[in-house]
Amino acid sequence: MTADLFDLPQARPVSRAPAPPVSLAEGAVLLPGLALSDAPALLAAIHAIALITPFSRMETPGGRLMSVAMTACGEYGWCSDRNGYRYTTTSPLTGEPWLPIPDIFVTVVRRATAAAGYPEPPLQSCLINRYEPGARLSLHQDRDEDAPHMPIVSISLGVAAIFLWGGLHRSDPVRRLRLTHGDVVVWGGPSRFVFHGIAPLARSSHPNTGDCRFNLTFRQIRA
Ligand SMILES: O=C(O)CCC(=O)C(=O)O
Ligand SMILES: [Fe+2]
Repeated sequence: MTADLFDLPQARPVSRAPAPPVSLAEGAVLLPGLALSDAPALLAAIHAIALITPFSRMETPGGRLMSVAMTACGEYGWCSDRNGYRYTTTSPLTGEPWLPIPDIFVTVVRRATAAAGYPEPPLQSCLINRYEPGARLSLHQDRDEDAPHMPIVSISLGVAAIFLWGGLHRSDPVRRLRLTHGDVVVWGGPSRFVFHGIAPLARSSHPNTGDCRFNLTFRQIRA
């Protein structure tokens, strides 16, 4: 059973010693705990968005139901159905434009982009992923965007997950990195099209999210 965010105790900041950045490859860095102090506000904003633009499990072009539930905010939201993957300016569920990206998201994305050494934050689209136990994202490249010069910023919240970090070819060796509450990964430049994914989420519990993991990914869609 997945607890609703409503049922959980008010999220409180969790203290953890800041850890130094971990370089993953040229242009890619893990920033441990960079979003930790803002995690309660990020989760509250996710909850507020989901009340208006609910999470849904979308169909792949091949007709399978994705295990990850998604919603979005920003100018563009990512969608998948029988016709393929694409970005839309309205939610297919509500027919309404996606909600604007909340200020607290913008603050954290700016901090992350600067810490990773990129001049500009990607802020046209925020995909919001919700993983329940067993949910996964198989190895893929993010290539539905028309702004290859802009990095991707990814924020992890709640239950820890194993991030699969490969190379530019699907057959390249894959590293397994543990992403915990408040961790941020930025990848761009020569790493923009690195294959990555999330291993099936282990059954576990986090004080602020129950048995779920949330992930925010920020992207520029049009050059
Ligand atoms: O959940 C994550 O950490 C990765 C998400 C991702 O790769 C994607 O949404 O394209
Ligand atoms: Fe991705």
